Amino acid sequence: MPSLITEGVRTGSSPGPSTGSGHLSADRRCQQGQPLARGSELVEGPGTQAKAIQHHTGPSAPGGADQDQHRGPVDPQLLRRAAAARRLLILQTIIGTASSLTVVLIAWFIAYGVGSAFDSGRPQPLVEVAPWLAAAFVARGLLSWLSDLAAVRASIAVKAQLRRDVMQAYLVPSAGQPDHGTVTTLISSGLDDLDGYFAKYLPQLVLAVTVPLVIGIAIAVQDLLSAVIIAGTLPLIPIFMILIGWTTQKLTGRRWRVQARLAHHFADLIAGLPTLRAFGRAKAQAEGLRRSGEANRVETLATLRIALLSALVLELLATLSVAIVAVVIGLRVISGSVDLTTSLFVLILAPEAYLPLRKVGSHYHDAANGAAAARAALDLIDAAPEPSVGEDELPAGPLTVTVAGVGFAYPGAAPVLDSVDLIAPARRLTCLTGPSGGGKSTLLSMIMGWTRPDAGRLMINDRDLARIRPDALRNAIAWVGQNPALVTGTVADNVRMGRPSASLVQVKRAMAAAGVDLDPDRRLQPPDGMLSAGELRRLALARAWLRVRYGGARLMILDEPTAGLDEQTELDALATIRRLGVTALVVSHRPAVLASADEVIQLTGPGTGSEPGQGSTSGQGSATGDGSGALLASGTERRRA
Ligand SMILES: Nc1ncnc2c1ncn2[C@@H]1O[C@H](COP(=O)(O)OP(=O)(O)OP(=O)(O)O)[C@@H](O)[C@H]1O
Repeated sequence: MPSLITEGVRTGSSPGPSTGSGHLSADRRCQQGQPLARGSELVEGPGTQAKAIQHHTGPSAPGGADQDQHRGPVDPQLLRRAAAARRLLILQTIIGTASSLTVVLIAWFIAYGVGSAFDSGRPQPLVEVAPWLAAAFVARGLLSWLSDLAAVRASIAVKAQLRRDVMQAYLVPSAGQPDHGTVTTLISSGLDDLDGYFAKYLPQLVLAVTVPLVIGIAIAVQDLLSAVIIAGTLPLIPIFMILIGWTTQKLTGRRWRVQARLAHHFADLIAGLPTLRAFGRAKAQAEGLRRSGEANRVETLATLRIALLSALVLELLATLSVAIVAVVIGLRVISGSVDLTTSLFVLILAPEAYLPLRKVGSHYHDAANGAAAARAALDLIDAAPEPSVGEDELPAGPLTVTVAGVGFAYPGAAPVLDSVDLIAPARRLTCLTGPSGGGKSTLLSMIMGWTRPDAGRLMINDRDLARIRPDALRNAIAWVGQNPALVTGTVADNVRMGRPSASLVQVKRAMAAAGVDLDPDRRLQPPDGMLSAGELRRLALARAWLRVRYGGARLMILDEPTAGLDEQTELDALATIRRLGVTALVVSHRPAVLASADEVIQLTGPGTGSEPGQGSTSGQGSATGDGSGALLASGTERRRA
């Protein structure tokens, strides 16, 4: 018998069997910080990122599956955070109830029309009910369309809100931030998985509650015995779904691990191919790869077998239940204890009572992927610290940066900075040097307000950095990072990132000042636009120059800005920075930078204290008080150039 209740909604997303991130590429998995396999070993990514991503791995991922399972069919935190999700649930309940009523009406009109036609031997009753039947079908269609519309709108609204919240959380400076790749994947394709959750699973979940209830009552009113049979057999479907779910979960978890191992094995192999070839070991890897592939095939087939069998079992169960109702009512029609109209009514409605529950099962994976994506987003949002409450303006005029007794450790790691004191005097070029991993970039990130110190404080002139408005601080800083990033666009577009409103003339001046010898109209593609490392750095310097010269930035922060430049270009770059006449804090190991800096501060790292070096005027815990403002104490060593 054709089903009167359709899925309630249809979406563009593929209805195919989805098993969470088991299908993610190795690359995407690596980007997301998911467990990485080195050879046959699985290693977890660090901190929040690993936690967030484990959820995003979907039901088949170990760990994530358990946690999603404990959350039940609807994540309460998602409902709390997203008003659109709450509204959708209420709306779907109303639509679901109305839908069920239309199904009851349709069944009644058919049963009444056919039953009466048989009883009277005339087609007249059929003609009488036809317009009502048509109206019920139209109403059913309209409700289905409304359900689609509400689900799609809710999905769009929730995705937009989560994306906004994730971005806001990501922009709050914190130590354990996930990498760009994770956030990019999550807010782009990751959250799109919510379409399946809102457009398929949630409406069906509501229907699974409302339809059996309404239909059960309708049948009970007409024929109590059939209602009792349905009420007795209906719970078998969720019970079997849960039993099958447990088996499937174990299997898919195992398959996910095997698949992850294969993906990472393959990715590692590709990455290490040049080395393997150099040592003549490339061919020897084929056997390992074949074994991983074979294990993956066996596990995939085992999972598929269970998936197909489970669908078969559920279908069989529903069919047998309907058959019991049909046989019982058939016998009672023959014995004359039930009339034709009632029996038809029950027979039309009975399959409809089982259908939504079976469909919830088939949409489970859509829900699991969406719920996992939402969970990853919510974890990321929750992990972010409270945004800075700084409301002070930045002091006017030249800026002096003071770092006083700053200590910092990344979560779960040894301290990177310990009681660091330093001053970068106004309008001077201060060079911060020291061993790799000594915490120089971390310190720069603190001065830019991206990372908060665990101890001590940072000052800009006489103002505590934590109290300065984040956007005021950002506007005052021109930053050249260690690995300048490009955006898709022309060279001019990329330079203009320093000051989006800059004119072409200003952009060209910046390029000339920074020695960027490129056509401003040349198109560049990330990640490197086929530019050399030196060209990239000069382009980043041009951005910073534009920001200082025309954008009003007063503090230049540069992380290895001259690495990869030849001697003359390096001297030119330094001269360019100096000519701008603003406070500049440069991290560098390059002799030319050390030589041309007004102040050189050696960051010696925690626990090592400061070692007197050539030209050093300070030691641990000492302050020079030389009038220039440059100073250092423990963890730093300084010389005046
Ligand atoms: N996000 C992070 N999470 C955990 N540890 C980190 C993070 N960023 C840096 N570290 C660790 O902190 C230490 C200091 O790193 P940082 O980049 O500040 O050093 P650096 O002096 O700038 O090094 P280099 O001169 O090589 O650039 C390193 O041991 C690094 O591994």
